Amino acid sequence: MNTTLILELRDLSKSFELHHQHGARLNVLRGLNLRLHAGECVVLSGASGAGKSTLLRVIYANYRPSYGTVHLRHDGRWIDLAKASPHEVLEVRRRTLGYVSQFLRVIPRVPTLDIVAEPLLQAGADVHDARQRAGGLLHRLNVPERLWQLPPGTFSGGEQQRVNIARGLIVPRPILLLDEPTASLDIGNREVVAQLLAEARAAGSAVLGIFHDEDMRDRVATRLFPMQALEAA
Ligand SMILES: Nc1ncnc2c1ncn2[C@@H]1O[C@H](COP(=O)(O)OP(=O)(O)OP(=O)(O)O)[C@@H](O)[C@H]1O
Repeated sequence: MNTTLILELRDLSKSFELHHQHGARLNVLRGLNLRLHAGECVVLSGASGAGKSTLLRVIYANYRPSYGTVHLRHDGRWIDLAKASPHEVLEVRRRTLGYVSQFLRVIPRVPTLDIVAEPLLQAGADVHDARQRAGGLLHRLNVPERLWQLPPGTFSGGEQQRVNIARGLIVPRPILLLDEPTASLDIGNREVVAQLLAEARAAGSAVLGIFHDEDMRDRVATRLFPMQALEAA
């Protein structure tokens, strides 16, 4: 395995202030350390409420950590996302850090093919190449071609999830965060996703994800990272 360090979390803590409970604080992450290398797939494990999704959101800079650092390698230099400006965060997301959640954020009236192609266009590809790659991914994920020109608002949960995965994987990024991207998929499509992740890893990406399905977890994980819920402060 490639041993290039690509993401390093040090002494990371996150608590939420509960405004409806007189400002009480809920500690979700405390003193967490994690190193992620190119080519590995680390799966977060632990009971519901252990803070797995919160951790991914802190790394993706949706939440600012209460303490600690989120260093990642971007364009050959190290950046601490905990301190990065909004502009730097957007740059990092565009080329270095991908995030696939369970749900597709549907953009009204935009056809599926363009929704999937959009991140590649933003990364500088031309329209023809971006649409071709989008079609290739949709095809592999068994989204029928008759749906490609329709907006995905009326698609089934599993179809929307496959569109979301195609959109999330179309730009080859060094770090991929996955929050249960396969929750509504059947076995055949889970296997396609497992293969796509293996290809991304072989090309040097590092994957950090949540997979509740044990078979999927065993299929994709190179290592588990166990997490435990903390008591409320
Ligand atoms: N924005 C927020 N404000 C307040 N509390 C939050 C917020 N986000 C998450 N929490 C709390 O943090 C704790 C951890 O939630 P999180 O979703 O990270 O857990 P999880 O391990 O991903 O759970 P699951 O496996 O059920 O998805 C929960 O108690 C949740 O209520």
